[in-house]
Amino acid sequence: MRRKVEERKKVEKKLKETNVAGAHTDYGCVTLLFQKPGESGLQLYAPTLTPTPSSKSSTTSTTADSTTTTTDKPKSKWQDVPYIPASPTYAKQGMAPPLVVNIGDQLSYWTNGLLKSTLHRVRFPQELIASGKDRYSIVFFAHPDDDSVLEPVPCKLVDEYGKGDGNGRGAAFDLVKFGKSITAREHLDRRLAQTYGWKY
Ligand SMILES: O=C(O)CCC(=O)C(=O)O
Ligand SMILES: [Fe+2]
Repeated sequence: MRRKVEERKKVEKKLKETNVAGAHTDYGCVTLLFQKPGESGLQLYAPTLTPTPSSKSSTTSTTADSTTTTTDKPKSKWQDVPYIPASPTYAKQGMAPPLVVNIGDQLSYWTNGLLKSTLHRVRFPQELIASGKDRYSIVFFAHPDDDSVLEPVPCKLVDEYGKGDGNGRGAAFDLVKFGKSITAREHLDRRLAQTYGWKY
């Protein structure tokens, strides 16, 4: 009996330590994330800010936590997004801490991939597991109206980026391919179909 209880506890602990939200990008334009003090947990899959030693060869290694590729490019790995408190001046006035702003797929599409939607996930923070507390966050997903037409954002940088190599999935590419721009609703349906394997 005792062994059973211990095993159950082990399973529960493992469950809690796994992702609360698996790796994904958000579908909309921007996401605003409101966090509570000490309740971090958001992680980004992004190039590290520290320089990577240069190497001619390219090797890939996968662990439970990250897939890293050693090339001349900066390495991407899962990184914690720290909770940043309000500055003392603002905190004194009872103001909220800074928001985390994530770029979503629609903004990425709209800018021909110049702005990147961030691959992220949520882990249950160790400190909260230890203290038996819950984690709360408020997430605001900003989407354009369904009938907004996702024409490439009229901007020189976006225009030039759309002509570059390997960016063939943005608004400029589709405009050339289909002869018209898609709406925000069509873009959302496309992303939902990719996620859930829907067929039209
Ligand atoms: O709770 C968080 O920190 C983020 C949640 C999230 O990524 C989402 O709901 O899309
Ligand atoms: Fe998200």
